[in-house]
Amino acid sequence: MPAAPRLTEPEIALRLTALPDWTRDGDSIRRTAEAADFPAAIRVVVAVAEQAEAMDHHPDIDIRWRTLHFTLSTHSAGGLTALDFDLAARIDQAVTAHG
Ligand SMILES: C[C@H](O)[C@H](O)[C@H]1CNC2=NC(N)=NC(=O)C2=N1
Repeated sequence: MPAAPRLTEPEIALRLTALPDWTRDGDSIRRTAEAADFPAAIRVVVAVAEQAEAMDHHPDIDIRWRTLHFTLSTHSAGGLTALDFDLAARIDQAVTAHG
């Protein structure tokens, strides 16, 4: 699969407006999600893992009891690509469905 191109600053700003739970952090975007309890947090992580494998695009995930921190960046591109925003939307869906 060819590498996804890095997005321009206007493209990043536009895509962020559609993802209100996500914030820019340099070459990455991140969000925090609080699940109902620890098992629910793990269910979110499992759902995200399935999506990430299907996309062959993987988040950094920090698990603290029922609080999850997701950080997305396209390492091969050295910055943000459409893949990060597509995965962010899928993470939002997983949080809504399982959190
Ligand atoms: C070979 C495989 O496609 C690459 O290693 C993929 C896997 N998952 C990835 N995930 C992320 N976030 N960035 C990458 O550059 C990346 N590369």
